[in-house]
Amino acid sequence: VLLNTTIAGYEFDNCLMNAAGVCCYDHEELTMVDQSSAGTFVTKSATKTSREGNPLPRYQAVPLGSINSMGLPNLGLDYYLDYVRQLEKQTKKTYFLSMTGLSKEETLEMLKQVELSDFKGMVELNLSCPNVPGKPQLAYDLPTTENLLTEVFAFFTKPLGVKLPPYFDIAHFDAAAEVYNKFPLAFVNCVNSIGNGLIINDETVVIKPKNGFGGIGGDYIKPTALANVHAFYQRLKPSIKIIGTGGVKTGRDVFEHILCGASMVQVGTALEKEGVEIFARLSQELTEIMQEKGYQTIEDFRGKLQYLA
Ligand SMILES: O=C(O)c1[nH]c(=O)[nH]c(=O)c1I
Repeated sequence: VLLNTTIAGYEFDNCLMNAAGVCCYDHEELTMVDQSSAGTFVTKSATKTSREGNPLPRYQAVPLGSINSMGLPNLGLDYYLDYVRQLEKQTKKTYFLSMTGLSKEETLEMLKQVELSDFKGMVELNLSCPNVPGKPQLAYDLPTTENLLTEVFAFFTKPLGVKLPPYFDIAHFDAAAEVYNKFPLAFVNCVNSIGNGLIINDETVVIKPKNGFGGIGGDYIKPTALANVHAFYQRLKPSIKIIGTGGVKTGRDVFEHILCGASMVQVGTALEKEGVEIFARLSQELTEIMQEKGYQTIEDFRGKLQYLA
């Protein structure tokens, strides 16, 4: 049984990796993922310059998942770009660089810098951060998203995918897929946290920013994540691969994301709780499921979700 996968012609020896924002803030965390069983890593979404992010407490784990309103704390694009370029000199691995500008100009400026660099990996353009006060989740505004992607692909030639928020309406799946199908995207990553949830302890919110409103991850969001993975798998041209993110904590969850069409599966909340050894456990559990079912590679069952007649 092999757990390798391919996206935009880039091979990964394992179809598991971290979700942006988790275990990817600095060299130390990125190295832990890089040296784990994960096939690769994605960096914390970067802005042009480093950011403190929102006031603490801004993350809270709970039995069924997590809530966060981090507010895009990161060490700035140069920190992540320099680190990944240095790693690329030592290994053949393809890494993901996540970024999101707080304006179209900032996003284009960062992508121009990446385009001019000798970065060999893939960009995950985050169109779905729910926690920057005053900034809506961009991918809920399809005209603005289409406009941005048009300007991006006017000059950007390296592999690039987008991190999407969850959509909840079939009409939105249709409209969003119509936009994304217009562009040479390497992938879409479904889904980011479900924005602006609220978790309460006794009579009080559990995080400080935004009166306790934050992105929800974990068990709460798996059905939504699987639906978004499958909806885009059904609608997008085959050249646009799907990365599945949301609610993964067992090999069975990984199996389901792939069954829905995912070519790569990211782990967020459960990685935050368990640490990077989760990648070996998930790989083992997925391997056992595949052996039981007689699947040799993930292509034997990717996207093969069965419907009821
Ligand atoms: O608050 C954050 O930093 C954050 N939190 C999320 O749950 N998703 C995101 O894309 C981001 I940029």
